Amino acid sequence: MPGSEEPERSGGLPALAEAAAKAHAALDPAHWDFFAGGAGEERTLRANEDAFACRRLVPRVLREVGEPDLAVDLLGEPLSMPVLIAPTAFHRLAHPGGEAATAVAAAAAATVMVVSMAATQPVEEIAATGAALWFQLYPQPDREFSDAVVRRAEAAGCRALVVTVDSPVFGRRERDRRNGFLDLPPGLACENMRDGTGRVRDVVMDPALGWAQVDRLRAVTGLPILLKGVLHPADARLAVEHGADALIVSNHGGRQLDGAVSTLDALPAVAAAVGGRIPVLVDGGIRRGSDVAIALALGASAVLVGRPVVWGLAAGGTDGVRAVLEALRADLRDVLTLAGAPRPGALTPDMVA
Ligand SMILES: Cc1cc2nc3c(=O)[nH]c(=O)nc-3n(C[C@H](O)[C@H](O)[C@H](O)COP(=O)(O)O)c2cc1C
Ligand SMILES: O=C(O)C(=O)c1ccccc1
Repeated sequence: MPGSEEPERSGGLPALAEAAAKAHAALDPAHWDFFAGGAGEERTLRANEDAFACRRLVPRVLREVGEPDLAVDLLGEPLSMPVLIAPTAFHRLAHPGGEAATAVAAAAAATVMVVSMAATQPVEEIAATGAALWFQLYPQPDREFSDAVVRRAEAAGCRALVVTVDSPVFGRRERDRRNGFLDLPPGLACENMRDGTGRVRDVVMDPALGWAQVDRLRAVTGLPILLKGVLHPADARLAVEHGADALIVSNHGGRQLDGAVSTLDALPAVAAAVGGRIPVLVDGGIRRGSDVAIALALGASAVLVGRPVVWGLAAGGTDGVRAVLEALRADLRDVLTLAGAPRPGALTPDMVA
């Protein structure tokens, strides 16, 4: 029974709920399930959104906010707002425009798109849109091939490397198992996994991955390195010690370890462990401006959104992604105004109950 009746929990802001409903109607039910689903019984997937719904902002008053300025600088990147596009696989499965269509929307919104290693277009084509791109890497057990992918992304103009560290194996996606969804349909491929012979390699998860590989990557690339998928404060400390340039508190949108802590619940301890030495980002379940504001108040420098962007893409290509990003921006602007925060940096932990 692929594809649930309702686009479950993809709501939040009306524009996001609308995109999700359109995506649900447009997508093959098995593909909807691939994008929407999580691991196991999806406890962590649900926990991400629930954690935001359980927090309340404590606004400040009479702060002469005027029009808040949403812009932030992150790793040398000027962003028009503290909301980035999380790396998600297989954009051509959502829309024929694929990753390039998403990138055009990112450029229009003046934010960063993190390109998934499992993208269905060559990174050079995505970069040709002019968008500010970061590249997401699953370090491959074939280190030479893995390094070649990094160099290719760097040569294409990607400005940071996002190393995903929460995936020693692929999560158990029960919807995909039920639906028999295993691979991309003919005609679609992970275009950045082609080797010298033109053969497309599989994206392999590496259970032997360790800190030594993070150290190695430092020598492979001069790009800033972000570690994506940190939840434990001890790992946050190690990440700083190993020279990470930023962290992304993430549980992969509930697609890896079901039962893992929600990202919002993990954020304060990670932020405390990092102690301001490097930026901390967070993703998972962010669906409206107040979610963004709560994450920033509890220590994040910026957030990333995954599924809402995929719904926008499936619903309307570039315009659909733009609508999602602009709805988040407008909502965040209202929330900052009402909370008495002239800038993202003015949100502090005492403003969350
Ligand atoms: C369909 C889908 C594909 C994803 N593919 C990747 C990926 O290739 N690499 C990666 O690091 N994370 C991947 N993620 C995780 C996202 O980067 C992000 O952590 C997560 O989606 C954030 O949660 P949200 O969807 O609730 O916003 C994927 C998530 C989804 C939903
Ligand atoms: O990372 C993911 O969540 C994901 O769905 C994926 C799919 C194919 C290849 C790599 C990752």
